[in-house]
Amino acid sequence: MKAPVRVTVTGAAGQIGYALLFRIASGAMLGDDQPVILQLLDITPALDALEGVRMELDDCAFPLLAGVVCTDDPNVGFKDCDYALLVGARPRGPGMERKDLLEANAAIFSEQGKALNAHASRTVKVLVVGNPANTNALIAQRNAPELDPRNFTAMMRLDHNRAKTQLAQQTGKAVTDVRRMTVWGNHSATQYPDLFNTEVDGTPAMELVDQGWYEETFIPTVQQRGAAIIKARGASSAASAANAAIDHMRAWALGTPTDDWVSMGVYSDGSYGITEGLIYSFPCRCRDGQWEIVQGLAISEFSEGRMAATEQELTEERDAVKHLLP
Ligand SMILES: NC(=O)c1ccc[n+]([C@@H]2O[C@H](COP(=O)([O-])OP(=O)(O)OC[C@H]3O[C@@H](n4cnc5c(N)ncnc54)[C@H](O)[C@@H]3O)[C@@H](O)[C@H]2O)c1
Ligand SMILES: O=C(O)C[C@H](O)C(=O)O
Repeated sequence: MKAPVRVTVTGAAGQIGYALLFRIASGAMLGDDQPVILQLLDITPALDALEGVRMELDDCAFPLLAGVVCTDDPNVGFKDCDYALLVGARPRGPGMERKDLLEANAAIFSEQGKALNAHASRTVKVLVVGNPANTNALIAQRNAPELDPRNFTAMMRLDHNRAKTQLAQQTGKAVTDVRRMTVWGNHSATQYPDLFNTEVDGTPAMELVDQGWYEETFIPTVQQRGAAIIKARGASSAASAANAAIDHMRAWALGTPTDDWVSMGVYSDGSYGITEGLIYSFPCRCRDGQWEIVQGLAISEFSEGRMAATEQELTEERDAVKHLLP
């Protein structure tokens, strides 16, 4: 049996937390042979609810669950953690854009960046889910100067999975037939789901769909899916977000298939001309616990404009929080 790893989840008493913790404890994230210690962080008024979640975790008798810590202190929550899922943050309501949450949520990520810097494992893998995820990941990363910037990622996997299903349904194929999907940029309405390098059952996706459907239906549906769920459910996506967090961490820790890639918000090294240092979503392959940006993809003029627009939005978000970026 492997030694247990420490997995910190913030906002653990919230909606996503409730859909996430049981799957992590069951082995869905890190594999059936990897015991985990859950370190659950929430704010003080949520500690009673969090205790209820701990009781339910106990009641599952998960063979892989080697311990549960509940706390409202980030210095305890991030102690020696190997994986950190930063979920705790306010969700948006109807009529809001995710960047409208910056003011309410940004301070959380500067405090947690500092706590990660001080207490986490030096190889910690951080996934930011709380919105606006990319810029919150940037804030956490910049407040953790002793950690490698590559340790900080933002969740684009929900957008990636949404795009795969929309394309599979349109082409009458299975989601498993869809390969090489890319969603570029920001987890926001400017994100750019790019089908020019995608294949369905080995055929280029753009040979199977027409440009009108691509531009007028596919792209806006994927970009606006979060808002559509808020409108329908009266609350933001939770189970699908938790599922995407599991998928993101599993791919990062255990690898991606050799003939495929995933979309991850990662520290830009200037690939594809994107400003260095932004947390921007790129197509990534993972191996041995490391991600690499897939290089050399053809970028059409159409794609270039869309990629630049979402980059511009991330630059503006970065500038709006510059007081939190040491
Ligand atoms: N990136 C994505 O694809 C994606 C998808 C869905 C939701 N989200 C975002 O995830 C976040 C959480 O969503 P939810 O539905 O679980 O919300 P929720 O309100 O149900 O839960 C949030 C939890 O975070 C806790 N919290 C608040 N401040 C905290 C802090 N400083 N430290 C620790 N915990 C704190 C709250 O007490 C609450 O328990 C929101 O910002 C939402 O917009 C992102
Ligand atoms: O849309 C939201 O605010 C929640 C989440 O980011 C989503 O994409 O479902």
